[in-house]
Amino acid sequence: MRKGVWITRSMDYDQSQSHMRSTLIPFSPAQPSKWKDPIATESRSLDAISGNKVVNEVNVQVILRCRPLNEDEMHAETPTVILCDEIKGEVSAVHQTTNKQRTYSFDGVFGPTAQQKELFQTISPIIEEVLEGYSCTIFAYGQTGTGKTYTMEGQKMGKSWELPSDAGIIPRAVQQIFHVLKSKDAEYSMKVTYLEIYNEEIVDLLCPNENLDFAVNEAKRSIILMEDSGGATFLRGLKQALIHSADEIYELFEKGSVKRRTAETLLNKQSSRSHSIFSVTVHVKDCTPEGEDLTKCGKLNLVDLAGSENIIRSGARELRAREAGEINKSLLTLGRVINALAEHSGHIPYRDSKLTRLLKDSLGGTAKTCIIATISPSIHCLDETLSTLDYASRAKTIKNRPKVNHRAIKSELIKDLYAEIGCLRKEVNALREKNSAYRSQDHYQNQENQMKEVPYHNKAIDQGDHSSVLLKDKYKENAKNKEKDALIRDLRSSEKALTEQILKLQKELENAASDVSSLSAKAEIHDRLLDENKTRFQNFHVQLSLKLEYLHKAVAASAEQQQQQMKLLDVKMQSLMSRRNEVSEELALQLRKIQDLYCYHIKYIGEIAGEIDRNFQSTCHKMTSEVSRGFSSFGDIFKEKLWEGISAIHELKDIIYSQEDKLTTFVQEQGEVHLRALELSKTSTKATLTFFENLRMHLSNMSKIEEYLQSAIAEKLRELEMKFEDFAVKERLQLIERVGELLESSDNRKKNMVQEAVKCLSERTASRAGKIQQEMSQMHDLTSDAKKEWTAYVEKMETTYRDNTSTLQIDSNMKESSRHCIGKAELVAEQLENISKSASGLEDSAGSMTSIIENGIKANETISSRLASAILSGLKDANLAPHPVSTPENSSQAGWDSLASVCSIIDSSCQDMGEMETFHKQITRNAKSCLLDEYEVDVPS
Ligand SMILES: Nc1ncnc2c1ncn2[C@@H]1O[C@H](COP(=O)(O)OP(=O)(O)OP(=O)(O)O)[C@@H](O)[C@H]1O
Repeated sequence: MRKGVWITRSMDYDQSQSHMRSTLIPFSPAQPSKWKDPIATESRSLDAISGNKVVNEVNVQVILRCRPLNEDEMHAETPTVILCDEIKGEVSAVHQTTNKQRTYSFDGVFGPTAQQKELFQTISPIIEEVLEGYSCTIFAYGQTGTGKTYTMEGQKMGKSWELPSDAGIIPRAVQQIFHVLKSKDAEYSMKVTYLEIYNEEIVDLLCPNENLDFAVNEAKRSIILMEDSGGATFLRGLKQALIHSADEIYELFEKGSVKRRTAETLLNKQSSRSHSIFSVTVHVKDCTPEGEDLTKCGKLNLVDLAGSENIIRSGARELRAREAGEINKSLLTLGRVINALAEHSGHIPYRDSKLTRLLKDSLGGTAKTCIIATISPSIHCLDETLSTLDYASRAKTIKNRPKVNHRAIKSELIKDLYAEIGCLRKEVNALREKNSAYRSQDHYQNQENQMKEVPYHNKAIDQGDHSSVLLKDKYKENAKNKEKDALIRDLRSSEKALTEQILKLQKELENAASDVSSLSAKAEIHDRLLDENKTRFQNFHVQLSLKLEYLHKAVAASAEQQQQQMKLLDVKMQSLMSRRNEVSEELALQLRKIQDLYCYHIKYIGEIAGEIDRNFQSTCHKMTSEVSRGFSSFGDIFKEKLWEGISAIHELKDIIYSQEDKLTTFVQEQGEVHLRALELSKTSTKATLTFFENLRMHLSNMSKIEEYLQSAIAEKLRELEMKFEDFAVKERLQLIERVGELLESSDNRKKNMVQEAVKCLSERTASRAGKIQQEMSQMHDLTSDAKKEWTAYVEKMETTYRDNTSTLQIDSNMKESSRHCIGKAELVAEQLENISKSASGLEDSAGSMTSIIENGIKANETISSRLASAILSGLKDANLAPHPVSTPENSSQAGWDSLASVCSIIDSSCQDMGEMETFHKQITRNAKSCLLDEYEVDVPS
């Protein structure tokens, strides 16, 4: 640190102290350096002595600012698409056509109404960090006209250097720095630099603009960017102004800005295409807790970047090819550096542009960085706004490792400075004695002293005792002469050695000069070749850019087309799905109708089945009652007649017995009585015949009734069968296929059961009827036998009687015949009893027939209940068991699922397309820079 650079609050500001230095200016103070620059030396020694305090990683701070609509936009009633939520720190961009909203969050959000002061309050902690010894950088990034310069510089200051209300970050930061230094009563030194990067040329904005032909000479005076082996960046030729007050900075900044604008006019530049970096370096004196002096070295870089819109596109049209290639190289490289840092990629392309080389430490380095992204709320800027928001979001993820720079112990610093002063003195002496022999400083001083002593001795000779003095003088003279001789000898020998040394050095110098000249000739050739190569490469690069742009356009157009087609497909899918839903609903309605109809028919079938059942039961009851009535009436008549016959037979027996008794008495009365007896027997015979006739008639009636019953039952059963068959056929036709099958099987089962029951019933009825017939025919046979026998007996009795009457000796015969007749009558009575038993057997048959019919009814009831349960299950099937796939709801769900899958396919395609586009952009960028990577040769460091 140079003496006199330090100023204190009590020191008066001396304008003469504000001088410029134009040596090597280190731009990344944290980097170790081999250059013999005092600042660089300071950096190196401080790192070694005190050690830099490394703190944890911190993210780059990103603040978003949205400007208000300008007058033209307001006049044109331009729609706005940006919503700022300052409290949440969120910004939303609304896409007008799709109405989709994309939201981004940042460390700070400032809407159109936000004031410069409010923004600065968020930034001010960073400014304080500068005074703590950190390197801090504030970037303004955004599309042209979104307020970068407004945010960084703000309203111009007046002559009094008072801060206006619209003052930007730069003047406010300067004011704050001085305010803090003043409040701490600190000892400090401050330097500022102000440069511009345009077309990858660095221009010093603090360099006095004395040359009128500025445009012509500017290129010659451009600053050279260098790097040492440790990666530290230096700027050769950049002026560094020592500053003592805020006003000085305002003045310098104003001059620099004027120069920038003048250069814009002279060189036809556009401010939106150049980057400006205003740097303030402050060394603040401090002391350690142990009481040792320290120096903190903080640096604040305030960067106003070029407009972020795609300058290559406009540049290629408007500017010369070289400019088109170079114009935005720094900005593009900055984007690539941010991307590489955000993606933690191995290689960070800092070296690809001057801007990124200068700000290397601010992105992923040891500085504290804040990016202010500026956007416009206008719908017309939406694309650029989204690109800025994406860029800013990516930048948020960059991590820096800030560390305090240049904390130094004063004694060490002074030691360094003394060493440096010693070197400089030697250099000065060497320069002074460029054309003579080199004398060391001590030797020079001795000689000077001796030269001073000579006049003093001359005086003493004049004034002293002549003789003694003479002797003394002679002695002294001799001694001196001896000394002088020795000295001269020494001098001569050293002169000789020096001359030899000088000759040697001259020779070496000559050799070095010839080496230098040959080297510079080579360097010139090399530079020329480099320039040629650079021009060729730039031409090629421009052509490549144009072709890539054309390719990019084609890809973008194709992607656009694809997206439109996707959208169309999406719309079509939606309409298809809505139509499908309608159809599904219709189908569901129809299915419900069919279900209702089916239920109705099933119910109807149930009702018919119930009716049949009831009909069958009533028929069976009727039949049973009819059969039992028929049987009982038949039994009654039969019994009646039988009893009549039996009583008649008994009567006959009694009569015969009485005849027999009376016969003896009648024997005497042969004439009159036998006629009466004959007459009586004729009557009884007639009655018996009539009885038998009646009995036969009743039997035939019974047989008819039985036949009728049988045919009626058969008829009813046939009817039932036919009805059932008809019903089953109808039912089969009406039921849907699946239920039809079920019912058909049920139907078959039922039919088989009914047929079996009917068959069994018929068989039993037939067998019973056969038995009845058999009994009847037996009875018939018996009665006819009895009739025959009776007739024969009567005839025989008649003849016997005639014989008896004709002869008087017929008594014994008659008695015998009477006994025989009684025996026969008993036999007949016996047979009639048998018949009666058969009749009761017939009743039993009727009972068993009734039980068969009841069994039939029961079987029918079982069948009916099964039919009812089948109907119920059919109804259940119809209502409760929908087909898992065929229901409209399921189909609809399946349809939605398939729609969702199609939509997801569309989305993924869109995403793929987006990715493809990004990938293509990446390729474009890579292609544009790859050759630069390969071939660009830096200015030698
Ligand atoms: N937040 C704001 N409030 C009021 N006016 C603003 C704001 N931001 C920008 N403006 C106005 O918008 C105009 C353009 O701003 P400015 O020149 O700062 O934009 P820029 O991004 O620096 O453009 P370029 O990239 O061309 O340098 C100026 O007139 C400025 O006053």
